[in-house]
Amino acid sequence: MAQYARGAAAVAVIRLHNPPVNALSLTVLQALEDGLKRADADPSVKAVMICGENGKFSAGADIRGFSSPKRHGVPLGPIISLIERSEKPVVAAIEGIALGGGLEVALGCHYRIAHVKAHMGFPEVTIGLLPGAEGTQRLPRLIGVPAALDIITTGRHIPATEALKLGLVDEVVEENTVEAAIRFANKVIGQPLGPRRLSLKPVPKLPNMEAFLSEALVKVKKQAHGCLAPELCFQAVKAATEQPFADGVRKERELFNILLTSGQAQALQYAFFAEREVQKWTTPNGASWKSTSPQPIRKAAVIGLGTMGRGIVTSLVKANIPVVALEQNVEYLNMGRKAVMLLLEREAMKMEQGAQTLDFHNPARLQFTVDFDVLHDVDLVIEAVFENMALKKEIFHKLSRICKPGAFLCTNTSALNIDEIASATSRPHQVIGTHFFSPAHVMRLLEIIYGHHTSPTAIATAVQLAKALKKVGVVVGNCFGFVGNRMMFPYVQQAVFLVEEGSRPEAVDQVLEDFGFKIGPFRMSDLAGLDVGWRSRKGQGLTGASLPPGTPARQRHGHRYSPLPDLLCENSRFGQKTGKGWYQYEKAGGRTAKPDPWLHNFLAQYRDTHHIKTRFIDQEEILERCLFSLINEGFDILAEGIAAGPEHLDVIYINGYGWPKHRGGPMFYASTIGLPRILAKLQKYSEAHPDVPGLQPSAFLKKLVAMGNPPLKEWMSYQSRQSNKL
Ligand SMILES: CC(C)(COP(=O)(O)OP(=O)(O)OC[C@H]1O[C@@H](n2cnc3c(N)ncnc32)[C@H](O)[C@@H]1OP(=O)(O)O)[C@@H](O)C(=O)NCCC(=O)NCCSC(=O)C[C@@H](O)CCCCCCCCCCCCC(=O)O
Repeated sequence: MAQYARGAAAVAVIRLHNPPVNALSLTVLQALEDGLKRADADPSVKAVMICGENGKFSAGADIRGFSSPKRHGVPLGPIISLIERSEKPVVAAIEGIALGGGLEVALGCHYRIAHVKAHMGFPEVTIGLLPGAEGTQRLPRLIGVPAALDIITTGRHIPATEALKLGLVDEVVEENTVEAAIRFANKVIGQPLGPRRLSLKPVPKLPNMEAFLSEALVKVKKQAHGCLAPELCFQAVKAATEQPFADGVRKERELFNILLTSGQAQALQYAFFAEREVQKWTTPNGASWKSTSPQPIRKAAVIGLGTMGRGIVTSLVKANIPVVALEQNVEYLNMGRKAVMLLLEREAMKMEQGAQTLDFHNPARLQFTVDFDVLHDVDLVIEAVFENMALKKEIFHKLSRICKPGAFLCTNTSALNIDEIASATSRPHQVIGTHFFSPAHVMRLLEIIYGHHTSPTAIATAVQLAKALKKVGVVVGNCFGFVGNRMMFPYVQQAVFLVEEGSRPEAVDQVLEDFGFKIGPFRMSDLAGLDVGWRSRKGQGLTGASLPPGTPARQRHGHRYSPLPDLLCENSRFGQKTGKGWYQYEKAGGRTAKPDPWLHNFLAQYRDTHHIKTRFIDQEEILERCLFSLINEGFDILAEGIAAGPEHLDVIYINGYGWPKHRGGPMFYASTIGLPRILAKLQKYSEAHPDVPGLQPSAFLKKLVAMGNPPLKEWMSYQSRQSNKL
């Protein structure tokens, strides 16, 4: 709702009220309209002030309403016109946030006063929409086309200070914004309102508007990666430059409806809520966010200053958590220190542009050491050394002796068994996996892995840490590869098998990049380094010296195996770092992947040696074998209770593995394709490749199909508790 009251003197106050973020539901909109009409009809009211309850203006339209059948004909645009047409000055008092429809309401007002800590923006593009209540037509009239295009096509939130510079708000205050806005409203009573009505203003001209717009379109398309909304946002703003306000509004509505009914908007809105849903973690034994409080982290330590450790230290410093960074010897420590300082300097520069500072030269905030004893008073340690079980166990044994009793011990591992690491300590309940993604100061995902003995408090603390680091923490159970990498194995395996059978790395990558992945599996392997997987396979006895003599080249444990990645490593082709991998690069460390005739020749010889008849593989087969095997593994993970729901898998894939967000994550994608179709295709491919377990349909997938292909929200109600291994 919206509460109507009388402020000081002649000002009517309309307060938007819909906790927690004052989303504009139908009820709120109706109350807003009623408040405006009441103020208009009352001759003693000379001005109106609109604000939001609880220090927040509004987060915009109620996103849940977009999937409601009542969504059409919701009169937000007309209500904003009503505000603008008012003969009494209307002032917006912006505290906290004014986003989407919330900002559109503020743009309908004649004046905008913002608190210095407020943020504004049009995030509609991030949920597959565009500002659909005349925002694409008013904003360029107020702040010009370049700034409006930037804000509308990126969805970025801008701070009040930037909004003031752009002319988006009239005043920024540090005091009580509502009181300031009422004082302001009293001052402007009687002043002409014509120049304050944005719909009447012309869009500021640019000397080279046409050239500017065509360049902007190229940029927008490049950054969209197949997502529709940015380009349609662009089209709506372009309409403002070409047509009168009313026609521009009509165009905006037409484009809004295209987006609203596109599957992409549904996928992106699903992703928005999925990200919030996973914060409400639960475990199969009944522990949950509701009943568990996190412990405060006043000081942390990071062990190992390789690529991951450096990023983790940077993240902690940025989150204002004092850190001790530890290396095994002075030489490695100095190398690590130099690299961390470089990262922090770059981050400080970026933050300065947003008028923020980063304090990292103070030893109380960041200390480097080779002495484990320095860790005696930290609240949490993140070990980020090499993926080697013996080494990790040795470190955890040491930490268990040195760290204070309440300290949490986290391991940054992408696959290793948390329980085995915990067994090296006297406090397994305080041991937890924190799988960061590289670069750790940039990537949003943190996979949080609880072991058999991990306490709910340790989980809650790790989730809280993720939040402090501005990451999305997803709580999952302990199994080889956890969720993300476990689903990745069959995907990458299929990619390699397809190349064995006749495809090429560049063909496979192209299909997956066209689907929307930022980077295909072969480019990704080259970037990560082929030696990483090689070392892991050697450790598992799949290749190298520990492989029993007489093992068939293309078979392991009775299943199909491709030695191709091992052979590339034996030829010193480790990917970008050596200038050669699945592609060739301009030099060692180069980044431009080019198809490599050497590799094509090598593949032809390999197929000859192993009597593989090269066949043409079409795009459909490439896409389906890679994606459906990944999704299939996802169903096994759900059946085993390793993740609490499909949303968890989707959030992991969107934030850690470059899955295109506008397709909603792999499990959401599966629900849009239809489970019967996925099952049928997996059956077809597994018949053709009976020695590939990843293609054999998951029992849980089969069960869901047998239950009539229920909607994703209901899947977990069909998971039988017996299959839960935790
Ligand atoms: C606002 C945030 C920055 C806050 O972040 P924070 O980290 O503090 O908190 P959370 O993200 O955890 O959010 C808390 C809580 O609030 C829920 N929530 C947040 N925003 C919305 C929202 N806009 N609608 C519904 N619910 C919202 C969130 O889910 C959390 O709850 P939960 O239970 O899940 O824990 C951050 O939340 C954020 O960025 N929000 C999204 C902001 C956004 O994208 N805004 C744009 C919305 S689209 C829009 O405004 C379109 C307009 O251009 C106009 C379109 C014209 C058509 C008008 C149609 C009106 C439709 C009304 C239909 C109503 C039907 C009915 O009433 O029956």
